[in-house]
Amino acid sequence: MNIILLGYGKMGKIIGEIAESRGHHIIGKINIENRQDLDLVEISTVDVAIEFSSPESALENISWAIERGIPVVSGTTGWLDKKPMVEQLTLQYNSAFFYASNYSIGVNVFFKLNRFLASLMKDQPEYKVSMEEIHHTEKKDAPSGTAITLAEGIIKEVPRIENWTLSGELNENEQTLSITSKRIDPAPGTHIVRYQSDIDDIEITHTAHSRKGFALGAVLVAEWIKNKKGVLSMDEFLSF
Ligand SMILES: NC(=O)C1=CN([C@@H]2O[C@H](COP(=O)(O)OP(=O)(O)OC[C@H]3O[C@@H](n4cnc5c(N)ncnc54)[C@H](OP(=O)(O)O)[C@@H]3O)[C@@H](O)[C@H]2O)C=CC1
Ligand SMILES: O=C(O)C1=N[C@H](C(=O)O)C[C@H](O)C1
Repeated sequence: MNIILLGYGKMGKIIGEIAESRGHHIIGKINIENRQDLDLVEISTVDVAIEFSSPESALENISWAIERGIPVVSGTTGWLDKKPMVEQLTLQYNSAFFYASNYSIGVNVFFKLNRFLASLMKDQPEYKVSMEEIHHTEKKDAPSGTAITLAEGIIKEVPRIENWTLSGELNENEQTLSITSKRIDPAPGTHIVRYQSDIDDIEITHTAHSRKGFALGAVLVAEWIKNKKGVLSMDEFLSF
């Protein structure tokens, strides 16, 4: 399979290595300084674009691929207010777009565990719910996309929690789940969900030991999406 990498930073490099080790060809490694190379790409030779760039450039990169009918696997976080535009574009161009805030299989198990725990805690109002995420200091967005997905899962299950906020912001109250973001090198990504009461605490934690799990997940999705159309997610990809 021929893959173009839109964003060739920490994630793009590991994705490229894993893709090549699985027999794929990387036909483009696009960063800010060589973005003009996109004009030279022979579109018909590209099977999939994998996009891990920046919150500011995600929309432009993803749109470039979708408008050319190239299926896109996107992992960039911090731009999701614009995702409805991309979904509309995908349908308009009869293309394929896959988004996940986290491609690690372990985190996707953790997402399910989080929903299940939240469903058990929905009638236990004595527990205050909060979250902590820890990432490396180069991370541009806070809270992490993964933390937002976890928070959305809790909000769906627990009626007394109506929204989330970054710790320290003004609107903290009983209905608000507070997320603390810490930036400590070299943390690839740790997420802790806490339920705390006067009597006891319950915590679940996912700790990534490296970026390998995120990258492998993105390559597996790229292999899966090759001949698909539409707006797709982990719900369609995973069998659990
Ligand atoms: N969903 C998931 O599983 C995961 C998501 N992520 C997310 O992926 C994104 C990238 O992470 P990471 O690789 O660590 O970040 P890096 O900063 O290491 O890499 C980002 C790369 O994108 C490039 N870039 C920036 N703007 C453009 C542009 N306009 N066109 C093309 N390339 C551009 C940068 O280029 P240059 O070097 O020239 O500045 C840089 O090489 C982040 O949003 C992060 O949160 C990360 C891990 C897992
Ligand atoms: O920027 C990162 O590094 C990561 N970003 C994603 C996020 O925001 O959740 C996924 C992972 O936690 C690493």
